[in-house]
Amino acid sequence: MEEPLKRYGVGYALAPKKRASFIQLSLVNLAKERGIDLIKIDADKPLIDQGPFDCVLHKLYGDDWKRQLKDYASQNPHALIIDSPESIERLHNRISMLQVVTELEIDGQMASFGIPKQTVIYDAKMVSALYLENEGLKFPVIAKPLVADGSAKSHKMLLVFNKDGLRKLKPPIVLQEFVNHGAVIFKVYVVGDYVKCVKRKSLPDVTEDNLGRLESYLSFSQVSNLNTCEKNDDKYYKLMNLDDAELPPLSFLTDIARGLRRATKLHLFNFDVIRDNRVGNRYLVIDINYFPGYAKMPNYESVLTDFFWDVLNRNDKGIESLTKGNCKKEVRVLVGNNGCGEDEGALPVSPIKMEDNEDPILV
Ligand SMILES: O=P(O)(O)O[C@@H]1[C@@H](OP(=O)(O)O)[C@H](OP(=O)(O)O)[C@H](O)[C@H](OP(=O)(O)O)[C@H]1OP(=O)(O)O
Ligand SMILES: Nc1ncnc2c1ncn2[C@@H]1O[C@H](COP(=O)(O)OP(=O)(O)O)[C@@H](O)[C@H]1O
Ligand SMILES: [Mg+2]
Ligand SMILES: [Mg+2]
Repeated sequence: MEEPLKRYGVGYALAPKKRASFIQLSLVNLAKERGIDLIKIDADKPLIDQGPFDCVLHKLYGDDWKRQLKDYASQNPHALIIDSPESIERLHNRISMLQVVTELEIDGQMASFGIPKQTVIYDAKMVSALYLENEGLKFPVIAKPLVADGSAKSHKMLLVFNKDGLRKLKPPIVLQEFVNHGAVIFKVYVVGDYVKCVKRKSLPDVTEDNLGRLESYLSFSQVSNLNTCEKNDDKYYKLMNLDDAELPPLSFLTDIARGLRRATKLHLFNFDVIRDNRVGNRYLVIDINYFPGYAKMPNYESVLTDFFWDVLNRNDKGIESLTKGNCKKEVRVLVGNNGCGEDEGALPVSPIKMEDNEDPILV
């Protein structure tokens, strides 16, 4: 008699919008064929009363959810939690998010990488052109909310051209140098060991010439996120002049992705990269997002199904590279001298709460 195929249950706890984009029938069916059942977790009911799951996938926020995950993990020590809330939290602060990039040590690269110059301002009194100068920043700068918690306001940004534009800023904010990059951004999707880079439209370059003529600031939000239909259309690339932009070398991006995976202990994320126009072959990481819009990635169904299969089967064989219920065995982190060692993966992240109706960065 044929051995019955072992089945696995993967619970997913996602906001309705995320559920609609990620949990497509094509993914559910493909996973099912491989013995993996994707099961909705009802966020209105206690997690502990649901399942049991071999794996919990999640992108929800808040202390209550964190507590529920912790309780679930301690009562289900064999369940994989992808990913640990502490690791995800590092990405909720735009300083700790990019700090990890500066700590990566990657040997023998054909290109260099880093992050744009940036500073964080907590106090409105500190916002001045002089302060920027002292921090080594020149106009134009981008003001980003310090908090990157997935809310609409955490994506609301200002491109500030001169000191008049600074008056508009409301801390806590990150001020980051705007780097000309030919209006193309590279989005590098990471799913475990899998790495895929796609091109997207970004902000246009700012020249010295037009700097004097521009308004004092420009507000924008999620420039690279046009609607999906437009993106899937071949014409999109032509329309946006993306055709000509050369992708960064994949092996280079893969090394960065692997370094970030180890340092953050995350399995599901993407990072935004721009090519610095001022320097040949220099790339800057400007953003890292937890559990991004994978459905926009070509063949996302098979990439994600392979990933589930891999982690579930690795788990079965007892190789614990993921955060599991009670037992933690982590991969050694390759970092510089700035902390983030084997056990204390998370950098200090001070959660800053904003009221819902507040504008994040405009006075
Ligand atoms: O909604 P989507 O599919 O555009 O995905 C968003 C991502 O777009 P991308 O895959 O990078 O094109 C988006 O990335 P960007 O902000 O465009 O860099 C974020 O990851 C966003 O999540 P959050 O609001 O930061 O929690 C993602 O939003 P959620 O789907 O997680 O809410
Ligand atoms: N330092 C920078 N220089 C040039 N453009 C930038 C820089 N930082 C961000 N951008 C542009 O602003 C967009 C949004 O910034 P990002 O940090 O990715 O925020 P979000 O989390 O909302 O995606 C980027 O996709 C890119 O087009
Ligand atoms: Mg981004
Ligand atoms: Mg982001």
